[in-house]
Amino acid sequence: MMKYSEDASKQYHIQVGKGDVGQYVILPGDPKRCEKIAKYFDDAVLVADSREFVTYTGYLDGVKVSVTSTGIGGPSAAIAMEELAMSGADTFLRIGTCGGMQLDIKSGDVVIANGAIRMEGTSREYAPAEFPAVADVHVTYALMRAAEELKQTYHVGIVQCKDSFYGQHSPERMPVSYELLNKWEAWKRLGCLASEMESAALFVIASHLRVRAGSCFLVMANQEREKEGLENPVVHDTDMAIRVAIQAIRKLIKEDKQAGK
Ligand SMILES: O=P(O)(O)O[C@H]1O[C@H](CO)[C@@H](O)[C@H]1O
Ligand SMILES: O=c1cc[nH]c(=O)[nH]1
Repeated sequence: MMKYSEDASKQYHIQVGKGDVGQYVILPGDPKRCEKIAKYFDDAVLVADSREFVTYTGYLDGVKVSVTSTGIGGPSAAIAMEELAMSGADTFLRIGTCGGMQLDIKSGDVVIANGAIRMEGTSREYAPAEFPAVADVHVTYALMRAAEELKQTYHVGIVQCKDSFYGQHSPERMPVSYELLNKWEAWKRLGCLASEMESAALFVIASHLRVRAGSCFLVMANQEREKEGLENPVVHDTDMAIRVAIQAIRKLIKEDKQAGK
């Protein structure tokens, strides 16, 4: 493959090289979330700040770990995962925000994705539509146990990924409203928990690269609860979801050590 980076030792977009990141990487969408996440690391240093990709590296229980923001959507999340994997990372935990879809998914809850609906474009450039976007079982189970230990209300299930945030929130004003509204109804009937934008691409690419990926999210709000006139405050504080991911990494570090990985 051609090398596009001016500094050949660094990956083109994320400006990270081999040794700059740990095996375990947390992937928030928002670059501003990186500093908040890095505060949970020991000896965190800012490694790179390039486009939407901000990277800090530090330690958890003596093991090197990193956080890299992906920006919004599959295309930039795919770049982050590809370039991080080329830099030595093999375990990815996305921590994001999402919108609840079932009536029992409330603002402030945490959703853990065990799979994602591929209603986005990026994963289609990796795998045929029949291929599922599935989270790694070890990462998912670590996230579940972490949420339990932290006494955080959580739900495990399928999330829906799309490319248009406003197609989710104002489907009726889109020229393809007939498709968006009908599919949203189908996802709800199939028990889909929440909507976000990156996990489908990350899960499919993780399968392709033979790396592990899982996701957990703060539920910011729920448009279905809003429609029913139920309580639906908008919550922005991602700290508990961050803590779930940090605790899950500690578990994976311990288990990987025991397994001699
Ligand atoms: O809060 P983050 O991680 O960015 O995640 C969610 O928020 C963004 C949309 O507002 C999308 O990236 C979506 O997946
Ligand atoms: O409703 C929401 C909230 C966060 N992110 C999304 O993609 N949708």
